[in-house]
Amino acid sequence: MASLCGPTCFMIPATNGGLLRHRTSLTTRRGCLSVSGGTSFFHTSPSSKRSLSFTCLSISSDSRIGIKEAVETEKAPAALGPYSQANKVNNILFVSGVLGLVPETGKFVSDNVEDQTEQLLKNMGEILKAGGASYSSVVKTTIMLADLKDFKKVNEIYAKYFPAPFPARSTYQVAALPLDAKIEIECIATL
Ligand SMILES: CC(=[NH2+])C(=O)[O-]
Repeated sequence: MASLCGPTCFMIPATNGGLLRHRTSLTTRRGCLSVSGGTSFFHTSPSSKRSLSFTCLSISSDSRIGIKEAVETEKAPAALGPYSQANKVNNILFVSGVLGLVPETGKFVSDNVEDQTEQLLKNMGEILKAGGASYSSVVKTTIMLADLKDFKKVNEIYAKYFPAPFPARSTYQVAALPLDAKIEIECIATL
């Protein structure tokens, strides 16, 4: 474990201080604080003038990376591998690629790209909600399609979920997707 020094101060809302006490582990790495079981807390820079009541961990760091907090919800499909459904870092939520799996069964809603798109966007909505964000706070998405011929069908469904101004977006046809999915979408939202 690297030594920590410097000016960054990590703050936890007083109301969440009790949550932290129940955590099983609290580890620090150079420029990064990891708390297992992750629930809402955040840090602020020394220049912040917030006047709310906080519990201050007074962790100093020589890095500006900040705290990384994993978001987890049972209302969206569990991660299929070594990744988090989403990670909060500072005021940004990074949502992993989401598939059209039904959370309760872990199976695709159907083989149909329209159904998978609807399901994955609902799943994404749950992850965004769990992370304190929403469709309207998404600033960037990446769509990965098994077949770019599905572009039009996907656009029609996608447009129902994201209000204008739409997120920036990139769309690709890829060689293959996990579990042979028809579509996967990842996103970045502001908090
Ligand atoms: C599905 C997914 N996000 C992954 O990385 O396997």
